[in-house]
Amino acid sequence: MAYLRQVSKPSGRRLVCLLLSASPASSRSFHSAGGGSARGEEVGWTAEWGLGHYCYSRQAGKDDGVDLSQFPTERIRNFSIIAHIDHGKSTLADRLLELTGTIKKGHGQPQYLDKLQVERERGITVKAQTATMFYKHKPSGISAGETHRVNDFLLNLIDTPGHVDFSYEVSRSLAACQGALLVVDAAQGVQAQTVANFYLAFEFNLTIIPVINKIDQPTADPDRVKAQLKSLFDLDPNDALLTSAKTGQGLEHVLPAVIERIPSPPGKSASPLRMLLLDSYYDEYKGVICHVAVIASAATGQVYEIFDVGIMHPELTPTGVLFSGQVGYVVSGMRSTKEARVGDTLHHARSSVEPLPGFKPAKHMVFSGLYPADGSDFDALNAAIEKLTCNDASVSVTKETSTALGIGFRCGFLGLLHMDVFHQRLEQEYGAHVISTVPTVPYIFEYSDGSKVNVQNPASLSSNPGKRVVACWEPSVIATIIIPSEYVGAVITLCSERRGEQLEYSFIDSQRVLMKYRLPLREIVVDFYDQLKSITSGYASFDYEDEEYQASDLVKLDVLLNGQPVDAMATIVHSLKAQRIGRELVEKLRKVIDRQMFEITIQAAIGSKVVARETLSAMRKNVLAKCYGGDITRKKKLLEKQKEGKKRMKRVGSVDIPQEAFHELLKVS
Ligand SMILES: Nc1nc2c(ncn2[C@@H]2O[C@H](COP(=O)(O)OP(=O)(O)OP(=O)(O)O)[C@@H](O)[C@H]2O)c(=O)[nH]1
Repeated sequence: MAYLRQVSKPSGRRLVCLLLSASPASSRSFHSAGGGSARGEEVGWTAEWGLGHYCYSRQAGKDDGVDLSQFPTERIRNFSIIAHIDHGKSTLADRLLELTGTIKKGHGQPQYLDKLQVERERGITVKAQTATMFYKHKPSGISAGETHRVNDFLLNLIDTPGHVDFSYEVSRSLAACQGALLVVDAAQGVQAQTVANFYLAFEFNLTIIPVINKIDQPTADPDRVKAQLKSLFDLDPNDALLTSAKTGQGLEHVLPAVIERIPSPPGKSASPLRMLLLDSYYDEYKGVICHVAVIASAATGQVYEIFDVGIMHPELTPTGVLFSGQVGYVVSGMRSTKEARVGDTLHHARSSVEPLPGFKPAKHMVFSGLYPADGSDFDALNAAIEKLTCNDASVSVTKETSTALGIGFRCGFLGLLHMDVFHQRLEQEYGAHVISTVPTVPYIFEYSDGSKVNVQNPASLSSNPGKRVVACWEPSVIATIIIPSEYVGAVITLCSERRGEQLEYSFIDSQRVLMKYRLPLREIVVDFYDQLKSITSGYASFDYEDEEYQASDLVKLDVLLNGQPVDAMATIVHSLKAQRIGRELVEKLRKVIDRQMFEITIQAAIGSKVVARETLSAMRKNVLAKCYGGDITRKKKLLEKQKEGKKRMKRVGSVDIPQEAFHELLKVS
């Protein structure tokens, strides 16, 4: 059970309080220290208890200039923008924010909602972002005298990522919406993530408004796209809006369509308050900030600790209140980011509510070890990961120890791009320097003693002869590939090299083919998409969903440096590919490891059988160069030191391995 209590404003870096979650999984209680009503205290609660059905921190509207009380649910619309990567979601979001005056035209920062440095650098959206807009809607066909029919609407827009690795973000966003703008590039037409995102929105029962964007392009063919939308999704071609987010053409029809076609959010004033925790992040000064959707509310009690609620307009804008159906943020006294569990249900302390369905747990496709580049930075890395996972709930984190790298973490990601972005954010937002180990997909192994284990770290595979591996399974995916028909042959060859099984082959129009393949996840996770793009001159689009595990013939491939296995470099591969991968691994390592004062042998081995070997010769550093002949004692000392250096390195089996070496290993598949 959780409580809401009003307390004084936070000062300095103190963590601020929040409206708390109380899912069945969390039985932590947050009692009011003082108890009783907090009415009229420092932040001035004068709203009448029990009358509203909302979440508030202080008197609605008065302090903050934005009065949400004039927006009953009938005048609220919550919608997402979904699309294949690069079809123009963020640009369209910019234009809508400008059109409603939420941001200034020519604000000088394209893709306004792509706020992270990593998003700006890579030109992709990785985090869904919410913005609230106010819009005066004039129903079509009203006469000049009917001004009473012109109403202000509150529109919550959620811009979502397009890349398959971030579809978890998309599904969370859709849970807070009643409708979605399905944006399709007028020249490229329907692509793999258009299909995936359409079905996500369809599963959530959302009203889908097709938006054919980029109609300004010379190769735009909106009629072809309309036909695809009809044949693939049974969407009425007459419902499609034609826009150019670049020139502004057609944009005036978008918000009226949102208002007229998308239903208002449900919100029963008699029900107790329930808020779905959509997202959260850690603010240095305010502590944990949660993005929430108010589903229904009843101000029945006084014991939540809450400092501030508001909307993203487009930045944090305090409103003092959030009503049923609205999407906003809550600043509270959560002490730890772990308490802000995305998908949780937040509610008033004194009402007992059924938790909302929440979200499906994220399915981790790739695991990798993360270690501080400098072992002594473990605590700093720990703190950075904790804060970042507050904003990226889809990453799983457990502690692990590696003989090569010390104490670190085993993290689960939704894909390699997700893993990359997580690293980059750790470095850019928290200044953490990390070494990551070779990523692996999660396998299942059965041992001769009958036990079955889920292996997320190849190093953990038993080498005990009494516990032999008797069977193994690897995860597979169903991949959707859309390509112009002239590339079919090349794509079929690539998929069979990757152990794929064709499941479907159909034309989506006269020039484009949609193929479905069952593929082992291991085969697509590293460079499949790059290969696919390169053999189709960039025209292929690709998406996948996870499938069942398939029985497979897998072996553990160890990397040995000077005879010592480096646990952080072990990998699990298909037995037929083990030798080739082993050869590529050692070759790559030879190129990236610097020559050292002693010879280094680099080997790849399956059990005790070495399948590939390279030697990196010693760098014969002339330590005597500066001893101009004379001093024999000094000469001896230096030679001893060099020998000692060699011995020490060999003795501990320690070779300086640059971070780059781990990166290079990623590229071998
Ligand atoms: N010609 C033209 N270009 C557009 C239009 N809309 C967007 N673009 C361009 O298309 C590119 C991708 O646009 P974004 O808005 O970043 O696409 P997105 O769908 O948000 O991309 P992700 O978030 O990475 O999935 C950018 O270079 C935009 O300037 C349009 O209507 N016409």
